[in-house]
Amino acid sequence: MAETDADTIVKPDDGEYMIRCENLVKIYKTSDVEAVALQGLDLDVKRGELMAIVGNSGSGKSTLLNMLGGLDRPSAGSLVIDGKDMLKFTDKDYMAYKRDTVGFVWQNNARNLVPYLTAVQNVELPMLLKGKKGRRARALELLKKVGLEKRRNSRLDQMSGGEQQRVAIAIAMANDPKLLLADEPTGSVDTKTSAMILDIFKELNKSEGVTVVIVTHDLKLAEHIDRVVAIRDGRTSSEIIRKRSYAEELNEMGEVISEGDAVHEELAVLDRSGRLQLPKEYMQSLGIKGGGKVKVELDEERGGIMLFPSDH
Ligand SMILES: Nc1ncnc2c1ncn2[C@@H]1O[C@H](COP(=O)(O)OP(=O)(O)OP(=O)(O)O)[C@@H](O)[C@H]1O
Repeated sequence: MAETDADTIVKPDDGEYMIRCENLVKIYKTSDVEAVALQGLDLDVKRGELMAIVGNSGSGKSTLLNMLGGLDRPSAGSLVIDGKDMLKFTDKDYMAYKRDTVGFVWQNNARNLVPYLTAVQNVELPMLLKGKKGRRARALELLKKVGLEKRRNSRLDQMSGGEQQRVAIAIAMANDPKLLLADEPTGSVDTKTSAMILDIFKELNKSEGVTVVIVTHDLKLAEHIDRVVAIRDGRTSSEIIRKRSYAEELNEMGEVISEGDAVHEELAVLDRSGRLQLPKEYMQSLGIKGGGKVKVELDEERGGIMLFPSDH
């Protein structure tokens, strides 16, 4: 299990970050088996950021999202969201957090939607439960932002899957969350709708200032997001950063835009104790195995570090 270093625990009152997650551990215990879903994961997300988390099936993405959404408790480590220490939360704190701070969009949006109500009634519902004023105006404003103003009086069961997903996003935003979490939000829609849904997240991020974390399998979608963090075996393994923002790229009229490697840079992630997780492909090509030893040399001339298999 990952050890906790008292010196590196993040302070709960940090205003710059929406999420500070350090050495986060989640262990699921069943009668005779223990599954370590997160094993010392580090992640910082600034306020107002929009980022994506990618990773293979079983890497721990949903587990992380459940911790961030207050749906499950971490086993150990540190998780501070909106300046609050989640490991110290009581059940009441969790309820208040889910009501006031976070909004959720699921792949299967049936969890959020009432099929026999209209779009506008669906968006009003969470505000009604919270006793918020100005519900109709806010619901219409959000339906406009998701491009469904004209469908406001349609019943949900008369709408397509993509339209229902857009209503689900408006519902998640109804009570003005500071953090919007989306679990495979484009998992069940076609490519065109998927691009439209991503644009909606970007628009809400910009106009409402909400911090957005999207978990996705969809690497095509991730290509259009400036910061993508990869999780492997319950740890942050690498980070893919755009060299230019996607908006800048779209603004460069007349230039042939190449997708993929030319605009992205993949970075390995150093945890706060200086530990480095090497990309799998590098390990394979050097013939190094986890648990083995490597030779590390400082290359002062080039200002870098060289790494060799130990028998080099
Ligand atoms: N409730 C649970 N009880 C026991 N083990 C669990 C539970 N939830 C998740 N796990 C285990 O934790 C690990 C991470 O699972 P998680 O669902 O977070 O992965 P994921 O990256 O979201 O996968 P997918 O993309 O398939 O949803 C897996 O090994 C999984 O079997």
